[in-house]
Amino acid sequence: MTSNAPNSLPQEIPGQSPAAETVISAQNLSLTFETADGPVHALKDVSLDINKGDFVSFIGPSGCGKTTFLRVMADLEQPTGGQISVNGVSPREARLNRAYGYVFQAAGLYPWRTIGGNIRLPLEIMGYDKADQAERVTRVLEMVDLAGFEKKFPWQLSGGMQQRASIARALAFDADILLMDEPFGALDEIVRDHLNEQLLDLWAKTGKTIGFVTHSIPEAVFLSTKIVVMSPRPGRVTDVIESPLPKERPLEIRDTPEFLEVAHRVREGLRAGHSYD
Ligand SMILES: Nc1ncnc2c1ncn2[C@@H]1O[C@H](COP(=O)(O)OP(=O)(O)OP(=O)(O)O)[C@@H](O)[C@H]1O
Repeated sequence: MTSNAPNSLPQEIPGQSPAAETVISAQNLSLTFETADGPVHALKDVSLDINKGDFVSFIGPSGCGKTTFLRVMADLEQPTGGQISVNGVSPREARLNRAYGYVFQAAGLYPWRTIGGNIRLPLEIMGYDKADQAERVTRVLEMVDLAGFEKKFPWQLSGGMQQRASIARALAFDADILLMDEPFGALDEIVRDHLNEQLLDLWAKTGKTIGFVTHSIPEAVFLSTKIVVMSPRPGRVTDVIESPLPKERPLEIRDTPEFLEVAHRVREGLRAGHSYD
């Protein structure tokens, strides 16, 4: 993280928030997969702006294009229509600029490598020198509360710890954008609560922009500044909810009327887009 000197910060006009910097901008984005059974419209006319420092959750039923959208942002899939920019350039250029870290559904750690070895792997590929690699591994393990686990193997860690190690791996090259595809879906609720709190803490400390896929309404509402509700066939955005909740969020916030109101709106959005077939 680089920090600006206080006098170089943008001047705030009283009563107005400073102009938000758009990090990801999609306009009429579409992606149709040609399959043996005919075309699958995974995304259709999706328009969305994500600002610097936003925590954006994507929620919607299976097949509504959440993963596809994240993969397009990360240059892992190519759109068939519309435009998308990341940091003002194409997803490909942004990837080459190391703009994002990606956390997959399963932790995806190599079992024959230690936790440190797993985190080091992308750094080795990117050509960081050995001393820099070691410093980064130590730093990101501390960030996810896994200091001291560098020499363990993935199978020696719980599922939650493995998922934290995979987040550490995505953090290791200081990408400003973190794209997370349902990282906590396979974990039990208590572990998930704990990881949600830790993720919010990490987000507050680093100021990263986060795109997060989930199936859980409470998780989406607890974590996000913006909730994107999606619906399938074709995959599209049906609602974008700007959260009125404060940035500081203890778990107990989930019992407040404000929280329940946002959760209600998400639920209504999901219901409206659901076909029950
Ligand atoms: N490589 C592919 N080839 C063909 N169809 C695909 C491909 N990838 C995704 N799809 C289809 O595109 C649609 C959107 O899939 P996607 O994985 O983005 O949905 P999702 O909302 O992330 O679902 P889930 O919640 O189950 O992960 C689905 O109908 C899926 O079958």
